[in-house]
Amino acid sequence: MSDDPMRVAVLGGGSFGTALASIAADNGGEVCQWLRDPELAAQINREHRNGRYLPDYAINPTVKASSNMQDVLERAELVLVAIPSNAFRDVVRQARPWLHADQILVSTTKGIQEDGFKLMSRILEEETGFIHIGVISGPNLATEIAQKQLTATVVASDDPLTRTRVQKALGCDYFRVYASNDRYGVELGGALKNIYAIAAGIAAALGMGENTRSMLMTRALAEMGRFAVDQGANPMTFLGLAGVGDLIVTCSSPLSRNYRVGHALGQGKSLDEAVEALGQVAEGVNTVRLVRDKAREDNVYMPLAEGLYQVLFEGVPAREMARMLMLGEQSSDVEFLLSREDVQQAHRRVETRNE
Ligand SMILES: NC(=O)C1=CN([C@@H]2O[C@H](COP(=O)(O)OP(=O)(O)OC[C@H]3O[C@@H](n4cnc5c(N)ncnc54)[C@H](OP(=O)(O)O)[C@@H]3O)[C@@H](O)[C@H]2O)C=CC1
Ligand SMILES: O=C(CO)COP(=O)(O)O
Repeated sequence: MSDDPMRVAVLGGGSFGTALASIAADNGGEVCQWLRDPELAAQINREHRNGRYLPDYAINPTVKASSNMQDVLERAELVLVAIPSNAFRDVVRQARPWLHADQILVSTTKGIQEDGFKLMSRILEEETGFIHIGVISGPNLATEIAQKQLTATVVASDDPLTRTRVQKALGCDYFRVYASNDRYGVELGGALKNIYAIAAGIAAALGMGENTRSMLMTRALAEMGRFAVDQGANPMTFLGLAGVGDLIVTCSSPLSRNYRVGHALGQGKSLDEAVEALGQVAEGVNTVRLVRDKAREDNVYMPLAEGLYQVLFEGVPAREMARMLMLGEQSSDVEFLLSREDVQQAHRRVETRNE
């Protein structure tokens, strides 16, 4: 591999796209960032600052922003797609004329497409048919990355070249990139944790404490594992940065947009008001709906996702939902050791004996 600077394109001018563009440039890459708003692109080039999404942080001055996709993509070796899931396919289609099979295409987006319940790297595959496809996911609050706080992420792909090139392009003294070959599991972890971050934000706004947050995160992990198994994914991946790592940060930090939506709901705002006030993407709002429907369809036990769905979309008060969840059927701690069915059977046996 040559030591020439890697040519990196970033599609998306939001907070994460901007943070990633700056990392790649700090790392010596030749970075072009595409955003649809020419005025914001001009501001990035002029002031080295993204006034809309990361107003308080300096961007590496060598990042070139443009609203011309051809200019950004034509020479790129690595393309990072940081576009919310509801616009992801459209933007990849716009980009398609300037994408070529030698490029490495990586999704950074933690969401699900409603039609077919597809994750974003699948869309990259469907739209291009290329083989160098991967995802990055992990505990990666864009604002903290912009502050150069020490951070780690995961690049996941079954293609070793994709993993190595991304590790080389982004790994630096404040951003460490771990490799995984479980693309689906890493991507699924990133999408699912947003659901529980909304719930954690609600709990915090209702004055619930650290025991509650810890219970919520741990039971969320159990629920995520159950869903992963149903989808044919390996739940072991959730023990890594893209599972438990991202769950911890997103359920704990007011810098998370999903957490903030939850917090606003807990303070009594309507869902529309909470999303409107945020002004940025909170993927979990859509993800909870899709995952809850899928769980029902496949008969997967996901009481937290079901409960949050009812709070968000059916007007059930959050405190009442929390009470119902606490009084729900008896269950097991680690289901890989003791199944829920075993716990319930034992209860039934005791009840029959007492009758
Ligand atoms: N922010 C974070 O901390 C992290 C985010 N992520 C993931 O990254 C993804 C992108 O997030 P992020 O950068 O934070 O998002 P933001 O909400 O900050 O920004 C979204 C960006 O996408 C652009 N966009 C939206 N719709 C379209 C469209 N139809 N055509 C072209 N551009 C469009 C917006 O442009 P415009 O301004 O013109 O509307 C904006 O540049 C999300 O799925 C998120 O889950 C992952 C890890 C961390
Ligand atoms: O995924 C993230 C942190 O890893 C960002 O979370 P939000 O989208 O909730 O801000």
